[in-house]
Amino acid sequence: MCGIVGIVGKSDVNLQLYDALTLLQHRGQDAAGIVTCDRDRLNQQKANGLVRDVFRARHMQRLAGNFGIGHVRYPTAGSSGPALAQPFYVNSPYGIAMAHNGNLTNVREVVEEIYLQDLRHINTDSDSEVLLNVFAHELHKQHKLQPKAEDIFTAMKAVHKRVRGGYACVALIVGYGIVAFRDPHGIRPLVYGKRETDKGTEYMVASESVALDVLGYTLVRDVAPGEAIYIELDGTVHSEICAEDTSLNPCIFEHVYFARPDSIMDGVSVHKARLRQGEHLAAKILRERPDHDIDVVIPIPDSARTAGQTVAHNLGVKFREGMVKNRYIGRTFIMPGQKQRKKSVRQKLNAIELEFRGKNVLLVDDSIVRGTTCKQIIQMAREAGAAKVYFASAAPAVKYPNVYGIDMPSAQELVAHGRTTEEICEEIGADWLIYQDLEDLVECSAEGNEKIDQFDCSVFDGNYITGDVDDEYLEQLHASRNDEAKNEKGNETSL
Ligand SMILES: O=P(O)(O)OC[C@H]1O[C@H](OP(=O)(O)OP(=O)(O)O)[C@H](O)[C@@H]1O
Ligand SMILES: NC(=O)CC[C@H](N)C(=O)O
Ligand SMILES: [Mg+2]
Repeated sequence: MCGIVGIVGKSDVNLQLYDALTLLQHRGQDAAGIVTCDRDRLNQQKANGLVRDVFRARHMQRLAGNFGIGHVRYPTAGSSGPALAQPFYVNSPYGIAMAHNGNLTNVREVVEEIYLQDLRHINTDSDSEVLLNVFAHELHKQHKLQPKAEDIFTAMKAVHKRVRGGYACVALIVGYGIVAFRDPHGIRPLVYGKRETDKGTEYMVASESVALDVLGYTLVRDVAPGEAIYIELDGTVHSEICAEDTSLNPCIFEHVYFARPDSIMDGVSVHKARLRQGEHLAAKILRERPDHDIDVVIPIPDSARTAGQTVAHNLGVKFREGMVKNRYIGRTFIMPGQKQRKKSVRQKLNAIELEFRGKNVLLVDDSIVRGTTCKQIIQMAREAGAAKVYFASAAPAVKYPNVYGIDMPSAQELVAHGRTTEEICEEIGADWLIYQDLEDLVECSAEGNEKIDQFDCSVFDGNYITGDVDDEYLEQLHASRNDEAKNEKGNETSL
């Protein structure tokens, strides 16, 4: 679930890109990168690490230019080494850099095709490098010294025919501008906005609207499924739907966990969706246990804070922030290895005994994926003296791998895979476990929003909207990306 940003500005955009990436940091903690264009020269800085560690003052000075793109990476393909940090770059045609959020599902075939038909070399095992090369090849085929919007859109149409999966991207074309595009199913999010300055209008494209908000841009709209938006350096904006059979199927896990609550995606306020998740969860709790003995609701920070509040309110019990989060530890779930994840849950969260001792506590989390967090938290709650520890998940049981840009490649690593709710409850050591129903979760995000055709709920129901994901694909994914396989890959690079 990487974060991407692109800006066509009226003066240097380096600082804006940096700020935007810090606002998107929650989408990827492994690597960060910025590419800017100053006349006909690209400037680049990318490396492993958080935004604040990757960019030093000397890099920022070097990143001159009125337009540029940036990326924060959470690896879902290939290793987590520095060679796979984004944006990626190809020199022909024109010089193109690209930042990608998502995952291609037919990357194997495309890599072969790129080599055999397009005579292009892919140097890493990143699907994003593949996507960039397909785009570059199709643009090259237009054979224009100066590409026009129609040439870019023709190339885009060919790209959508060749690749499958989830992808939201920004591409910078040296000397011309920025192209933003979204996959035909609209799985991954992408918005664009503008702001007025003394020198004229500036444009920003970003994974989440929070980046627009904070930097003073007004949200214009979401990029539509299959749409490409080309923003020229003079601020002219062109757009066209470049794919056939488009439909809007945004990933519902964005609303559960990934996105910041202050973002609006495809017209859905993430904050509102999470408040509703808490309401529906409370209703289910009251249906299943009308005479519950819950004394206090404690959310697991950060992501469950919003839903936790409405659970408590609708149950009519106290809401207490009884788990304190170390603000210097990042997100656990998006860390690459299980050892690292386990260690950081304990470093990240600590219980306030006062809120637990002798009480029946209901811990609320947004989701249970591998079970790393809840197992340790339940243990901590018991050590803090809780009488009973109940656990509620604002999302249904995560049972299936994700193939569109979330690193859940292996069903076997999911605590709910092949287990009943009772068995999961036993496995995580809770006294009672309750999950949100999928229809309720969908309702929380869909309410009042008619433009969404359907949500991508594949991690909950195993339905893969692109239609190309079968058992063989999932087996290959498991073999190449389970925790052990990733450990072996480590940080290797292809350079
Ligand atoms: O079952 P698991 O595999 O542990 O995954 C689920 C947990 O991971 C996430 O938290 P994370 O620490 O990543 O981020 P947060 O601070 O935004 O909640 C999520 O909010 C759950 O707490
Ligand atoms: N999470 C993502 O969006 C990852 C993008 C790309 N598949 C990578 O691994 O770099
Ligand atoms: Mg969490």
